[in-house]
Amino acid sequence: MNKQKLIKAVKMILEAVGEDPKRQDLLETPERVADMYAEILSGLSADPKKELEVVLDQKHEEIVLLKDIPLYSICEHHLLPFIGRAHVAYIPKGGRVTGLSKIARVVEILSRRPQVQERLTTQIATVIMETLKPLGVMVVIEAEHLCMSMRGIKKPGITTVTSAVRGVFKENEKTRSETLALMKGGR
Ligand SMILES: Nc1nc2c(ncn2[C@@H]2O[C@H](COP(=O)(O)OP(=O)(O)OP(=O)(O)O)[C@@H](O)[C@H]2O)c(=O)[nH]1
Ligand SMILES: [Zn+2]
Repeated sequence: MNKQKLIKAVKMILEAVGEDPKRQDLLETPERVADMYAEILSGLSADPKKELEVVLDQKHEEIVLLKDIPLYSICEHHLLPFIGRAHVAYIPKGGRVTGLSKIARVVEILSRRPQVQERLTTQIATVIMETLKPLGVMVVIEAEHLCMSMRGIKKPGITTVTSAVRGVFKENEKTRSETLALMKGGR
């Protein structure tokens, strides 16, 4: 990421809104904001497929579900956060089971990019399908968009739910509803 360009851009925003970037308490703000963008958009320079190269070779051809993965992403329309939880289920095939943390890392990398919730949901499913080649994948994301809470329509508390369903989860209604029940369970 081009830190100097980010610093310049933040100074310009401060000037444009009528602030003085030379004001004592604002002196370090452009650099802080530049570092913040580098951190919250760090997924732009990472490859989520690499995370799934770790395969544990476990003979498990049943549901593996990570639920309530905390999610912070950036809406690409307003560059404001959308915040929520991701639930990711897959059914391994041929012993291709990945480390649990690797699924959360895929969510992390793809969410730390300018996103829309639908695309983020689809991308998580696609990366897992293409790399692990499981029997199926199901991804559900529930999130609140600050662009709808703190500006614009100003309706806090709306949860947007998106899903992406692949393979056996799409073909088999029983597997899909069992997984949905597991995703909702315990809350
Ligand atoms: N489908 C989808 N829409 C999103 C997402 N994040 C933000 N949006 C919407 O993107 C739209 C952008 O609409 P525009 O009319 O171009 O922008 P705007 O005038 O700022 O819209 P308002 O938010 O309605 O004030 C808005 O309706 C947002 O709610 C997302 O993840 N998925
Ligand atoms: Zn937005």
